[in-house]
Amino acid sequence: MAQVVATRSIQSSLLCPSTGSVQDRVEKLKPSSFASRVLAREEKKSYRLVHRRSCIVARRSARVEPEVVPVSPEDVPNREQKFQHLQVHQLLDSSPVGVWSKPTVRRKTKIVCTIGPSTNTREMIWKLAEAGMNVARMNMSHGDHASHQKVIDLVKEYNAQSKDNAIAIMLDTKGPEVRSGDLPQPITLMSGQEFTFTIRRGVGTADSVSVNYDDFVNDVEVGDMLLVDGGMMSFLVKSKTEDSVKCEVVDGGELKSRRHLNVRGKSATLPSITEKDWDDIKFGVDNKVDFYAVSFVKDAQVVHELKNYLQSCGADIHVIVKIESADSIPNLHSIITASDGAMVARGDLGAELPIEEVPLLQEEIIRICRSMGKAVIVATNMLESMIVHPTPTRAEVSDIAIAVREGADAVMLSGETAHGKFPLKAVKVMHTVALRTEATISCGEMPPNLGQAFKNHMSEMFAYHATMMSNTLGTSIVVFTRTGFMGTLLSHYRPSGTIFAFTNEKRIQQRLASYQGVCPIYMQFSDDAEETFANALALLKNQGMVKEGEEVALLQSGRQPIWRFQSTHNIQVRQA
Ligand SMILES: Nc1ncnc2c1ncn2[C@@H]1O[C@H](COP(=O)(O)OP(=O)(O)OP(=O)(O)O)[C@@H](O)[C@H]1O
Ligand SMILES: CC(=O)C(=O)O
Repeated sequence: MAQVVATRSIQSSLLCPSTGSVQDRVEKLKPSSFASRVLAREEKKSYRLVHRRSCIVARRSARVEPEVVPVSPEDVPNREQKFQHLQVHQLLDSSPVGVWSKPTVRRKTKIVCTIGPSTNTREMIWKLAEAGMNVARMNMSHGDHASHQKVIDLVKEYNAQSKDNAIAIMLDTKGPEVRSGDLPQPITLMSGQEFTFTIRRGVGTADSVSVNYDDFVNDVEVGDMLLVDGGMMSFLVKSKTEDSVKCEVVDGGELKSRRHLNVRGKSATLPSITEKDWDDIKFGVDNKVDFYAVSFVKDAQVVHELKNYLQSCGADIHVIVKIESADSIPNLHSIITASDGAMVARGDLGAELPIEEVPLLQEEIIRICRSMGKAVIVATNMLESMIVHPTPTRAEVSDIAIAVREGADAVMLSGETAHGKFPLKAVKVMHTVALRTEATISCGEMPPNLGQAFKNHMSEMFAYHATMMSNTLGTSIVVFTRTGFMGTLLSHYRPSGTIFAFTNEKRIQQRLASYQGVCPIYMQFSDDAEETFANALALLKNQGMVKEGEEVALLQSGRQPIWRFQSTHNIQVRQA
C-alpha cells in the first residue's frame, strides 16, 4: 500500500524563488542595501519565531534567510564573521559564506581532492576534510600501494571519529597511459628541431627518448600530432622505422621524465584495464574503497567486465568511467548506462580531441548523466593556477561556476591539492564559488527524461513527490536508506533543500558523500520506526542542522524495506 501522510495541511504554495533580473542582482550587490536587508531579515526572523502560524503557508520566507550552514565546523561563521563580509568584500576569503546568496542550507556540489605529497599527512587530510573535501582521490599513476594505504587508513580514521562528516575514497586507475621514459635531466627542445620517440628501452638523450608502449610505432602515422602533457609541447610525426617515430618539434619546451603522451584524435590500442590496473583494483577491493575512476574507458564491455569481477568477489564498489579517450565518444550512452557515473577527464580529453570540443562534451556528458540518474564529476585544471598562486584566475572561477550550473555532482582538484602550494585555499575557493553559484540556481529543474530509467518504479515516484513537497514547502528532506539507493535517487531530482540521508551502514554514508545535495548521516536504526524518526530529528537539531520547530519532508521508501510492512511507502511532513 502506498500512502502519503501529511501531518499539516498545505494552504498555499510558492514554488522556487526566481533568480531575479540582472538589474535586481546588480542592486543586491550594493553593500549598503544588502546590509539593511540582511539585518531586516534577522529582525523578521525573530518576529516569526514568536508569531509562528499553525498552518504551513508558503515557506519561501523561511528559505530567504541567508542561513548558510557550511560543510565543516571550521567553516561555521559566528554572527560577527557573517557580517564581516559587508565591510570586506572578499567573497573568496577564508570564510565561505556566500554574501548575497539565496538561502542554500549547505553546499550541494561536492569536492573531490587528489591526495599527493602536499596533502598525504594526517594533519592535511583533517584540514582538507574540515575545509570541504568530500571525496579523497588517489591517482594510481603515482605513488605505490604503501603510500596509498596510508591515505586510505587516514581517511577511514577521520571518518571513524567524525560525528557529522564522511569522506568517500576514490581509486583512479592508471589505465593504458602512454608515457615517455626517464631522462637523466630535463631536455630543452626548440621548435623546428628533430626529435625521436623510440620503443627501445632505456633511451634518454638530447634528441631521443623511450616510450613505455610497444605498439606506439604501429598506432601513430606520418602526419599525426603528438602532444606532451596535454599540449604543453607538440611534435609532428615525419617518418617511422621499425622501432622509432621521428618527429619535428612544433611547440618546444622542457621535456622531463615520464611525461604523458597523446596522439591527437586517436586512442592507444591498449586494453582499458591493464595488468597493473587489475592489481590496483584488487588493492581497492581489499581496502573497501567507495569508487573506482576507470581511465580511458572506450566501450561498455570493460565496465561489465569490471562489474562482473567485483560481483564475483562480493565487493560493493561503484564504477565511475573516465571519459577521456577519442574512442569513448561514439559509445557515450552505452558506457554511461553500464556505469554508476562518469568523470569528464578534461586533461586527456582535450589532448585526444580538439580542445574546443571539451566544453561542448562536458555539457553533453553532464546532460546524459543527469538524464540517466548517474553521478557526474568535472575534472582537471579547475584551479590550475592555484598550484603556485594563492588566488585563482577569474576564468578558473567561471569554470567552477559553469560546472555547478550545468549540474555536476562534483568538481575535482588534481595538482592543486596533490602537489600544489595552496591546497586548503583551493578547496575553500571551490567551496565558496560552488556555494555562491548554487544560490542563483532555481530549483525544480529536473531532467526531462528522468523517471524513464525506472518507469513506474514506486521509489522513483516517491522521490519525485518528496522533492516536490520539499521544494514547495521550502524544507529539507530526511530519508532513511540502507543501500543508499533512495539517497542517490533523491539527489538526481536536485531538491532545493538538503537531503539528510540517514543510513546504518558506514560504507553507504561514505559513498553518499559524493552525491549532489546529500548530507549522509550514520545512525543505528531501531526496530521501531517512530523511535528512529525521533532520534534522527533530535540528531539534526543537536548538530544545528535543523532548527527547533522547523519542518522537514520525511521519506520512507526504496528498494529494500526498512520499516515498511506490506510495501508501505510514506512521505510525511514533520516538525523538528
Ligand atoms: N600519489 C602521488 N604521489 C606523488 N605525486 C602525485 C601523487 N598524486 C598526484 N601527484 C602529483 O600531482 C600531479 C597532478 O595529479 P593528477 O592526478 O592530475 O596527475 P595526472 O593526471 O597523472 O597528471 P600527470 O599526467 O601530470 O601525471 C601529478 O602529475 C603528480 O606530479
Ligand atoms: C583526470 C584525468 O585523468 C584527466 O583529466 O585526464
